[in-house]
Amino acid sequence: MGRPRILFLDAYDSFSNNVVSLLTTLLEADVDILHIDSPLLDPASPDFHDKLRQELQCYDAVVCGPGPGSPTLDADVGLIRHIWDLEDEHLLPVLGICLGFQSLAISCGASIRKIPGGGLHGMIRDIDFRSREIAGSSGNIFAGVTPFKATLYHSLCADIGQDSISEAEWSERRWAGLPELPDIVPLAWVEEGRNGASERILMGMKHSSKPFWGLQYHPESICSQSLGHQVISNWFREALLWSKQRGRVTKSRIPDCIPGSTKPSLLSQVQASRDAERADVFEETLPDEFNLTEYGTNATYASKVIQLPSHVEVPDIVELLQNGGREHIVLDSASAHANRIGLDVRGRYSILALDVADSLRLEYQAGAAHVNALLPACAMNKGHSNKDVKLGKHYTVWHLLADFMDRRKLDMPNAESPFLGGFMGYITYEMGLECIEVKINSPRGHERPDLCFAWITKSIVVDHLEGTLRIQYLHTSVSEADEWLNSTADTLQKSAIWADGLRVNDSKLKGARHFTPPITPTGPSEPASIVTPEAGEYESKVRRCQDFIAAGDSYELCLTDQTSITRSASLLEAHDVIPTNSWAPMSATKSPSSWALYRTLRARQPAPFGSYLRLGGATLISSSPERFLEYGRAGLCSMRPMKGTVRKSDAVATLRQAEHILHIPKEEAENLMIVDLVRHDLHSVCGPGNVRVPQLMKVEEYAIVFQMISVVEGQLPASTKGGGGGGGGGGRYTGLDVLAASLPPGSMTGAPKKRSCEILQELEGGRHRERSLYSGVVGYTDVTGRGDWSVTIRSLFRWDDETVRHADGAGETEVWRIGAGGAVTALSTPEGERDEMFTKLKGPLGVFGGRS
Ligand SMILES: C=C(O[C@@H]1C=C(C(=O)O)C=C[C@H]1O)C(=O)O
Ligand SMILES: NC(=O)CC[C@H](N)C(=O)O
Repeated sequence: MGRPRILFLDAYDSFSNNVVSLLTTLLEADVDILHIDSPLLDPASPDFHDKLRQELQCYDAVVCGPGPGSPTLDADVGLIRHIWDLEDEHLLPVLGICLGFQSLAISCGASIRKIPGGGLHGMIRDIDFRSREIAGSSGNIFAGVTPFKATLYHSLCADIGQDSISEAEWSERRWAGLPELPDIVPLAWVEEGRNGASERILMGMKHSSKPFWGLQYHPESICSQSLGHQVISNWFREALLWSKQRGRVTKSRIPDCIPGSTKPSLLSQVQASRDAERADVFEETLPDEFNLTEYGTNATYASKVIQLPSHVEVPDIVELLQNGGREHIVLDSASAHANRIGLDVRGRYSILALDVADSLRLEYQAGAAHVNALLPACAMNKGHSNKDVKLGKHYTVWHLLADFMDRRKLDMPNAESPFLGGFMGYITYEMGLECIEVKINSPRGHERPDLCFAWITKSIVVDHLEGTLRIQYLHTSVSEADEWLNSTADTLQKSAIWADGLRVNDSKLKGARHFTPPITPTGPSEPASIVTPEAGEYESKVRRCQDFIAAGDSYELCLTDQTSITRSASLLEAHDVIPTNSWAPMSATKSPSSWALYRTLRARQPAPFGSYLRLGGATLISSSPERFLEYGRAGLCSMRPMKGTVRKSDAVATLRQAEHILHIPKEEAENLMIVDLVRHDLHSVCGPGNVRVPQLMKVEEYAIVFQMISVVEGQLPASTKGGGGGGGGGGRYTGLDVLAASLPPGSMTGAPKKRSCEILQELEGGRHRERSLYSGVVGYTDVTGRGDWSVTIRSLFRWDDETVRHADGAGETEVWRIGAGGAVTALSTPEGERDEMFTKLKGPLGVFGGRS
């Protein structure tokens, strides 16, 4: 017999890829995935039942997955409901998990209600079961299983009349079921003691006569003990036994329409669209456009390493090399310098893009049918050039990026530098929503890009660990490269700060003989008008989140809100972002420049993933502590979700104290839920069995808060199964596959991701209210296949299009925005969540002086 084949009915991203991974690895099965509302099997179509039976013949068993919502609602369970109605001759073994289990229970006559004491999400409990065979009844899938703990993710539960059983009778009768519901054989329970009452929650059942089983807990969670996997193995053994006894034979035809468990790689899809003779978009070049196919190809890498004096900081280098540039990308591991002793390995490198304003840029707005490729004037030796690259259903911006990168790939597996050259830029939260098919406002009402990448060929990498600085050029002319590398090194090494410790902008530059630290937070300038979230309103939104959670629609919601700061625009021109004297006291009419604000923020709140960007009409100032995704040249992907926050105070001043506060069920559950979500995201590309959690719930210290962090890793498979073929990339997976599959960052959404984002959109102000850069990501993807992205939090941003020139000569005003929030769960308190949001707001808001 070949590998068994299982059909997984996916009720939407409720850790479903983790379930699929477990089934695939444990049972050595091939698992196909079908969404519960797939148009491939539409209950409204006249031949639905025939088609369903026909497809099911190709499977050994079906697993009905977990999901948001209620099993009583057709829209929430979709296809699952029809499985229980199969006629006897078409029966096949089925396992329902969580929502799938609840749906089975309903089909057997149980009712569904909320768990009396409130939902249990990310809660780990001992499962109560009988490990011996049940006399007179076969199919106890818990038989022979060693006691184990499992994670729960549910607000609803099956009511089979358990509360009518007296305490005295409970220990025996809980296994008997109730005469009114003869189809239900209870197999497992959890007894939850809360508020002085004991709640009896059904955790496992089997159908008394059909090959249907169900589990309320989540066997696939990282915190469900593997001892419990025996239950799944037992189920499958029973399933195959049932089929054998019935003489049921699985048809060997491979179902043609139902997809397997791993997404094909972006590059294999590009190849497929080429094979289908779709015109190659790169070749659609009009005479007045530049040739995107050729641009930047055949480049060679050259670099020059110099020592970095210990007193020189990243902003000094920026100021030395970029004075007057219009656009900037600085990824600044500011905390590395602050923590010189026991260096912060999370942010070993800082990376500066040079000549950003002259670089090719790709801009894409979510929902648009094209990508705008922009080549600035001086790079073309003629007028600035623009090109719209058409997209289609099968050629999205992600395909274009993967294709573009593939044509410029450098095979340098042992390169020392983390970034040699490639795309750097930002992606908004709304772009992430597009990736998971959550509707966004259309038309958007603005022209801002949701993805803005600059193709960076000249850059600086600072290695804070080695104390070196690497000047790099992806060039097409050796002599030009040598000249540029040397002259850049000269600019740095002959500067006053290199030699004498004198900073470019040091007001004592003339005459002073000693080094003066430059980091003086900007004082209040012209009063800004600050609108912060209204505390009472935020608390009521927390309560509404909890209503959704209680109804089973979400397990955790990362609620956020925005503060706006309207102030007179910096008199310094937009491009003059690195002025001399940028931190010297401002005159009453001048606002500090964005660069001065950045320097203030990095001094107040140094972070491993800080950044300063001016790109595509946006200015971003970030002190992010959170890595979103890093991928290496050999395909190792690492995500670092952060969940669980406590503010530093006299009472919580040390790591030990913070650990004490954060290692409690509420905080651990918040973290666990996102770990399971991130595993799910990684599994979708890395495939079953290729994801692990090397670090779970570690508490780390930051400037203002302590945070609980987990690390989830996945290994990219070599290539799409059966893919490959011609073309440079073949079926190869790249970091872009994972990036596209993981946005928006799970730590900023809650779980399950899609439904949670829909709810949050509603609560945070509807489709027209955008999170924008906040909750998006910033980072790079380089020519050798490496990439690193941080989550845009603890940051402020503004868009040029919000700068208003006042007619009465009152100058210009600009609008800065700061997002802040936190995860709401069933255990949150509105006051606690409000405090957490204001704590996170405090750092970035403090740069405007006054309130902090
Ligand atoms: C929502 C924010 O932070 C996120 C939420 C966290 C939490 O709920 O504990 C922790 C880190 C971030 O992933 C924010 O900084 O605004
Ligand atoms: N994880 C799940 O499938 C949850 C099922 C259902 N939405 C509940 O909350 O009870």
